[in-house]
Amino acid sequence: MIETRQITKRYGDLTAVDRICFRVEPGQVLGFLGPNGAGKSTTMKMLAGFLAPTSGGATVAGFDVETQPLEAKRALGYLPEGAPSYGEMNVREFLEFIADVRELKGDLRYKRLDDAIERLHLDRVLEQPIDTLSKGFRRRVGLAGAILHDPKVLILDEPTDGLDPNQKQEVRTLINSMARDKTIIISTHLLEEVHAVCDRAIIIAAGRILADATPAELEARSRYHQAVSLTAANLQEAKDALARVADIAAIEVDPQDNRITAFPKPGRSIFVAVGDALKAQGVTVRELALEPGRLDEVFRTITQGAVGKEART
Ligand SMILES: Nc1ncnc2c1ncn2[C@@H]1O[C@H](COP(=O)(O)OP(=O)(O)OP(=O)(O)O)[C@@H](O)[C@H]1O
Repeated sequence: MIETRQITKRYGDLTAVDRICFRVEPGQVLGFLGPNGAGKSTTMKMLAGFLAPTSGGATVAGFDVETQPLEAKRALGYLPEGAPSYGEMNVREFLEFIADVRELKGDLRYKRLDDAIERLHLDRVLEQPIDTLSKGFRRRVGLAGAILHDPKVLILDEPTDGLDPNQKQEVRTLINSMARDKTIIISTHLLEEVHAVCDRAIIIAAGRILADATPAELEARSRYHQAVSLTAANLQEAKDALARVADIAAIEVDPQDNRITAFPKPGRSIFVAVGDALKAQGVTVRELALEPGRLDEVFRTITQGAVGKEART
């Protein structure tokens, strides 16, 4: 479990993290979302014990990160931003070094090393200096280091940054496979990642929590939630048919691809009525979809006011 209590970090007169409180239980993957400079990395560094909070605090697996740092760090795997340190080491040396730091010995040591190397597909690059690896491989080496001791808690700062689409998918599958018995926090700029791996998302901006909800709850805040989108052979015929549906509040047409989106009146459901109206008017429809809501639009709406505003005290 991870719990923060009013955790705060100030740099001079800039409040990078402002009294953040949350709790993540085992089995949960929490996505940390926010624009650049929101305070995501700073929060993660404080949880990982790399940075002391200015005020407030946190526990990791029940251990206070300031007063029980060794116990907290033992329970924790941390992937920092960017590349792993010790770039002059080759991958094998780096992982052996982490295994030493984690005091892994005997059969367990070999089992954990083999497991991390296999999960992150590092066998081809074991003898290569980390500095000479591609960004994607460096990220995977960092991840292998973070999971090596099979920690109960994982804090992963942009785990898929720099990976190609196939590698992103592999890392998301890895996170999902570890999620059952671990407490995991990931930060990301990628909203599709929230869908793919997170069962809860916290949106922060200017150091403050602006939303804490499941991806579905966030989508439900979108103005696209329960809207119906469609493309039709004849745009005007489709618009005429939709004009007959009483519960439609507004219709928008995307000039790029002529996709029509029909927005329901508050609390109304229009999917069946739209289908019936199009059929009754003999409109040839290519695609018809009920929109769950758009996370990117929700993210923009929630963070808009906060972006650019620095939290100065
Ligand atoms: N060592 C430091 N000294 C002064 N200010 C800092 C320091 N580290 C971070 N900051 C500032 O704190 C704020 C939060 O930074 P942080 O790196 O936590 O944001 P972030 O949400 O992780 O951003 P990104 O998505 O760009 O990684 C930013 O305004 C940043 O400039």
